[in-house]
Amino acid sequence: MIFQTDAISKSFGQRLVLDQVNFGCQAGEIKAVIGPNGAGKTTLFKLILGLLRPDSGKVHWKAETERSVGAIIEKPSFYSYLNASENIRLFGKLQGHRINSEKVTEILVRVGLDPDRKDPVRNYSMGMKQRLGIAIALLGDPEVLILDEPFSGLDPMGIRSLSDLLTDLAKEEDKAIVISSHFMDQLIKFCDQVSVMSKGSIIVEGSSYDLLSADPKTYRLEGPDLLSSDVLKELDLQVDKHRVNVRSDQMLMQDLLGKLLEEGTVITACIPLLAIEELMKPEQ
Ligand SMILES: Nc1ncnc2c1ncn2[C@@H]1O[C@H](COP(=O)(O)OP(=O)(O)OP(=O)(O)O)[C@@H](O)[C@H]1O
Repeated sequence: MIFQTDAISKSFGQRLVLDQVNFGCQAGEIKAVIGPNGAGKTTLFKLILGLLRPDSGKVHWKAETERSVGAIIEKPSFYSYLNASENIRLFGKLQGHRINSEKVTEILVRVGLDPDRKDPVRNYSMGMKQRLGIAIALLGDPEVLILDEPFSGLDPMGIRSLSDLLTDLAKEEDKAIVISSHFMDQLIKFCDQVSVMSKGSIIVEGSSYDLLSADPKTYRLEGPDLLSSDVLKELDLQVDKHRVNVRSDQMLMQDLLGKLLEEGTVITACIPLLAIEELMKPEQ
């Protein structure tokens, strides 16, 4: 492991926000931390980065890598009135790196941004801002990248291309990458390991494959007009016009789909929801 937390806990006032969390990452690995709002993901990242001190427990770093970390916490920050190259140069200077023009171009191309674009970054799309944030986080060529919700605000194409970039950084440059998200489906396809957080604890951990093969208990049915279905009405479910969640112990899914077909209700999707997503209720 490049770093490993050993039973770290953190409270804010009376509120226990992290409860004895053990979490680490190794070189070349992409690790995801998923959980609802308030689960403690950002607090965990801040403790790993040394931005907060744990009340108990410790963060251990592999000696020679100590704090060789690039991070985006909460959202990427840069000077929105400067262009991307100017931001790279300025942050390079602030971090004490000598960054010449070739290096600026190399870094921007590495994260998929056009080095010739000269307008201020306030004009950039959300995905481009995330990429610029990653470019800045990569300036010191860190061994570890910690990215808090890098996919927030991105469309499916943006998510796909950013996950390809992160996969390249892990597999080609051997970086240890930790990312957080609220959504399982964004991460599970390309992360090596997933830790699910709830109320300050890691409640499930495993490879993406293990988590995907967990038995689905709930299915989400989608269709153009589910409210007019008598079959669904009889089941006493919370039906919305376009979607309804059905637990498989309420009715065998193939029987239900057969009945819906018989009464002429159009179903456009039947999506198994992972048991883990049921565990991820928002924090109170
Ligand atoms: N500085 C602080 N002072 C008081 N409470 C805090 C502080 N920072 C975080 N918290 C509380 O700790 C809990 C966990 O917050 P945290 O930001 O770590 O969650 P999260 O999983 O990252 O949530 P989100 O997905 O919304 O970003 C929340 O209840 C939050 O209000």
